[in-house]
Formats: sequence, structure tokens, C-alpha cells
Amino acid sequence: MSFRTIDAARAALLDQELMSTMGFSIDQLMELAGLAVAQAVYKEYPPSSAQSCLILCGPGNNGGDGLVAARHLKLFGYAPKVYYPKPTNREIFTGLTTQLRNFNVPFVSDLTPELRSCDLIVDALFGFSFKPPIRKPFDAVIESMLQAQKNGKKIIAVDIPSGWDVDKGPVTREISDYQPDLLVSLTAPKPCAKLLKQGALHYVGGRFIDKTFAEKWKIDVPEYPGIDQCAKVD
Ligand SMILES: NC(=O)C1=CN([C@@H]2O[C@H](COP(=O)(O)OP(=O)(O)OC[C@H]3O[C@@H](n4cnc5c(N)ncnc54)[C@H](O)[C@@H]3O)[C@@H](O)[C@H]2O)[C@H](O)CC1
Ligand SMILES: [K+]
Repeated sequence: MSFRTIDAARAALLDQELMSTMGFSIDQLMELAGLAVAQAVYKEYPPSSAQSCLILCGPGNNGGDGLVAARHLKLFGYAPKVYYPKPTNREIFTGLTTQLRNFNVPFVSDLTPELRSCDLIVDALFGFSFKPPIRKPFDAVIESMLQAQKNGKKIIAVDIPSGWDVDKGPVTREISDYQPDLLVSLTAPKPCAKLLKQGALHYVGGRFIDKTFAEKWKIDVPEYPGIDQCAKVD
């Protein structure tokens, strides 16, 4: 695993620079991030092999990436459902939820039956701003998600496997055995990505930086194939 990483503190600074001197808006970045996640899902688990996806969305921007991914997954031919227990009132999030309602994507509140019936779980609970330990109600959500994985469901983690310390990995007891089946790192992998188990699938997405910007931050721009929004990390 010879990729370069960016730690939690610098990832937040990089994000701020993208949205200040680089001239991006959060909507743009989130759209490209969520699209990258949906594309990585499609590449590894095409709708011919897996149809129903449960998207678990947290209270921050990681959850927003999940909402965007849900819309693209629907357009790609999946049957996504969204679990979003702590929705925020910020305009970008209310817009994303309105879009999903207009796309007839169901918002579900009873997690247990949904985890039982889905094929894929998208873990968009927490990203690079997560600080352990996990607070309620998300401790129980993550526990149920891990139980579903033991029952054969595949987990796609958005940016960080939720509950992992961004820089140190699965340090707390509750999530010590959590390993996603697929991780989609956004902009660049965080240090915890080095702790993915052998054989786990790993992509980088968030195709919004060029080589000059990447060099300044000492990260890599992956070799995105053609017009793809995500690239596999070997
Ligand atoms: N440049 C990029 O790559 C982009 C990445 N994006 C995504 O944004 C997240 C980071 O988003 P942020 O809003 O800063 O934070 P999080 O989503 O990680 O979570 C904040 C949220 O979670 C709560 N929280 C924190 N710790 C805990 C805890 N222990 N228990 C319970 N709740 C907790 C906190 O209160 C907040 O509400 C990044 O990872 C990418 O996925 C952007 O979408 C686009 C640019
Ligand atoms: K996540």
C-alpha cells in the first residue's frame, strides 16, 4: 500500500482551500464526491448482481455525499433507500432530500428490516470530522450495520469507515472488527486507509483537483481512466 495520505486536520484545511481560493462551492464538491461513490459501487457491484442499496446518512457532509450517491444510484438502475436519522436544515441538505423524494427514493426509519432485505449498504455516516467515541444514536446504527455485514451484506464506506479514527483506524472496541468491503476515499486517502484488510477494495474519487494543487498538499491525483470519476487503488 504505497499511496500518500492526508491526515484529518489537513483534510479539513484542504477542503477550506477548495472552497475559498480555489473557488468551489460545497454543492459542486459534494456532487462530484457522491457521483464517484455511485460509480465505484457500479463498477464493483453492478445492478445485475445487486439491486437494493440502503444508504446510511450521517449529520454532516459525509451524509450529504450519501444523499447525492443515492440519487445517482437510482439513475444507474438500483433501488436505493435512505436512512437519515438526523437531517439538517441547511439548504443544500433540504435540496438533496427534496430531489430524492421527487425521484421516489424512500426514506426509512426502521433499520432492522431494511438491513435484512438490502443487498448493499452505503456507510455515509461520518467522514474526516469524526472524533471517537461514537455517540447515540449512531453507536446502535453502526452495530446493526456490522451485524448485517456478518449476514453477508456488502458495505461501501464513503471516505472513512464510520467509527474509525481518521488517523489511527479502528481504535475503539465497538468497531474494532469493522472492515468495509469497499472504501471510496475522497480527494485522497486518509491515514486509516492503510489499515484496510488485505483484499479490501479501495477507490479514490472526488475528481476536482489538478496536479499543481495535489503537489502543494503532497497528495496524488490518481490515474482516472478516461472520463471516470473514481480510480482503483492497487
Ligand atoms: N474535499 C473533499 O474530499 C470533500 C469531502 N466531503 C465529505 O465531507 C466529509 C466531511 O464532512 P464534515 O461535515 O466536515 O464532517 P462529517 O460528515 O465527518 O461529520 C460531522 C458530523 O458528525 C458529528 N460527529 C462527529 N463525531 C461524532 C461522534 N463521535 N458521535 C456522533 N456524531 C459525531 C458532528 O457533530 C457533525 O454533525 C468528508 O469526509 C467527505 O465525505 C464533501 O462532501 C465534499 C468535499
Ligand atoms: K463514512
